[in-house]
Amino acid sequence: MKKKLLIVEDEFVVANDLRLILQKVGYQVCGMADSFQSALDMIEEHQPTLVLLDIYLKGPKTGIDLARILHEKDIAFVYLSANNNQKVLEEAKATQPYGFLVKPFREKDVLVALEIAYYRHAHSLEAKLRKEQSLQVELARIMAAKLHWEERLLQMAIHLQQAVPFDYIVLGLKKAEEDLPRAVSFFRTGFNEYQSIMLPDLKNMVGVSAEQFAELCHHIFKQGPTLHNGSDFEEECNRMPVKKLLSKKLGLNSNLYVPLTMANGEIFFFSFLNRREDAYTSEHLDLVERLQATLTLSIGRLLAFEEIERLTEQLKREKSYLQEEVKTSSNFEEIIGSSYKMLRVFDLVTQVAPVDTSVLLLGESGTGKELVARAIHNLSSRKDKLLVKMNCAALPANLIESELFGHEKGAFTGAMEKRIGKFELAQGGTIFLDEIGEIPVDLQSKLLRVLQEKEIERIGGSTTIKVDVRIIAATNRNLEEEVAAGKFRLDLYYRLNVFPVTLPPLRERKDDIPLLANFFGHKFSRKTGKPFHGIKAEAMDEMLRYHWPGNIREMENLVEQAFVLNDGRSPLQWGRPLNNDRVVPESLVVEMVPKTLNDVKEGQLAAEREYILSILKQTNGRIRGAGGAAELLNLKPTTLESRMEKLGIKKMHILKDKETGS
Ligand SMILES: Nc1ncnc2c1ncn2[C@@H]1O[C@H](COP(=O)(O)OP(=O)(O)OP(=O)(O)O)[C@@H](O)[C@H]1O
Repeated sequence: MKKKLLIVEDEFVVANDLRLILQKVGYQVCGMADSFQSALDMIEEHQPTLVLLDIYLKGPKTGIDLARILHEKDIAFVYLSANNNQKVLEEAKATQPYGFLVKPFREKDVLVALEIAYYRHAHSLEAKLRKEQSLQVELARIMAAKLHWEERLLQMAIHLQQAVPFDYIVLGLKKAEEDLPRAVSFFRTGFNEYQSIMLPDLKNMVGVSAEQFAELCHHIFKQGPTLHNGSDFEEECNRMPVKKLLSKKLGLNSNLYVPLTMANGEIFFFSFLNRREDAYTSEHLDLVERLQATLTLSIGRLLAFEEIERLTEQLKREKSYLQEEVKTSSNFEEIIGSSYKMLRVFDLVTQVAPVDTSVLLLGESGTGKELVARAIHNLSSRKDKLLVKMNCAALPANLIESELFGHEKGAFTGAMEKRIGKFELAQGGTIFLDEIGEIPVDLQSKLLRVLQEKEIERIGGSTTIKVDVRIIAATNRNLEEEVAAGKFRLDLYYRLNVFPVTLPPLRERKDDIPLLANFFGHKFSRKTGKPFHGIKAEAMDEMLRYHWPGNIREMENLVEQAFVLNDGRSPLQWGRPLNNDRVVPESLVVEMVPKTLNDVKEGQLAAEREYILSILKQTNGRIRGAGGAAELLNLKPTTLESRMEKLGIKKMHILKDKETGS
């Protein structure tokens, strides 16, 4: 195929002379232009492979102006000039021509210069291509390597430096549902030396709030690729004050931003910034865009692996959680009760279950709050996702926080591995915050924020995670009293108390006692295979007279003990009398009908303390196990312990009181 040439020369005689020389040896001359504009038009129309270019042309623009465009378009060009002005020659040289012919020239010189120009052009193209290919291979290798996200981005930046020079680079991934990108930035401090600046540090450095920073990101991510040099860059900064602050701080004067859209719609972006005012050209932009195919493929694969790892981790956690939960799982049919008070509870539960409202379950210990929480979850559209339980009384404050929100590796001493919290585990499902009244005050504000913003931050993490979780909270305390005593935040109380459901104590629904007792008898029989022959009439009467301070949990325990001791041929009877004298005084049984703040009973706490101390003395301070104080009081040991802490009861008290015989 003939090589296509364009001659750009304002003197017709010279141009025509050249045309004849070239055509004679077989070149195809696609045109002769005498001005910048006509040359541009012909280039557009004929796409020549080489241009012979005079410096001075008709019109205001010169051949040097045209050379800059040819350079960007990757078209080889050779200057033709009679000019020997040093300044002009310097300027021409800066455009990186493929040759120089000084007028008047001989035919032989023209042909040799063209041969050399073609050879150099082909060679430089090949070199460029090879460089680009090796960059692509390197980037793919980095993406496939087992590296931390930050290290991976640093390696990418180091390799990109050769192709797109920068003093500062921000690169990372932006997911649609997250405000802030998963990005890292690197500041060049020496040859192959970079200081990484994470997003939180960046916020500190430029002194802008997280919201302002998110706003800047939001603005930038709406843009397509952009290239700003010098005054253009300044103007851009004037439009974005945060960018201006950052650029001033680091002395930056030009910017190339390229977003690459992944197959799933996420955006992988590069923002190269340079101290030089004219660092970036459209060639850089094209190069980064050409990397798209390689990058989208390898980043897509990397993200898929990460997602698989995350899901595997989640599955592992769910599996062990579910294994634990199997023992306690239940559905609506297992809630026994036909008393009007329980029917009222069922009505409320059926009403609230399908809507996503937060529910606050109130009621004495052992009245079935957890069972009802499960029923609400099972009757809701979230039933196929997890119901995750968190007992807020069972752990110290610092552990509750990490249990709820999770932590990053190294977030605190002992945080050896990253761990997701219960809120994340319950994603799409329900979280049951049992004994919410025990949650420490400083954590209450964090919890409130999560309920309001519907997003969490892992301890030691820098990004927020959106959570879609329904909240069911429960307490056997009077939260209004806690609010009055300054132990529970009023705003959190209002947030949780959207739909309160109060579970009646067993003594207020005596009609349900025979039903429940027989239900438990059959349940243990099914579990063990041992026959159940009902309950002795006297035993049943005793149950009906009994005050049931520990409610249904107490009844379940009682029936279980009797069932174990039973010979399997006769009805059940109790091993010990159900003694109302030993019943917890009214003061310990927290009144669950919501009270006004004025109703707080002064002497209640003192009486409760007195009573717990007397039981502890009986058990020699032993809380757990058979015959321990928790069993006698029909409380969970953890609940009793936290109650003791609240009431200021320590082991020493118990022993001292015993020694003095008081
Ligand atoms: N209506 C009911 N029908 C059948 N079993 C019940 C009923 N209510 C409670 N139970 C059983 O009683 C025991 C205690 O119930 P649950 O743990 O739900 O009470 P709770 O109010 O959450 O107690 P706490 O406040 O101490 O956590 C559980 O084993 C539960 O299965």
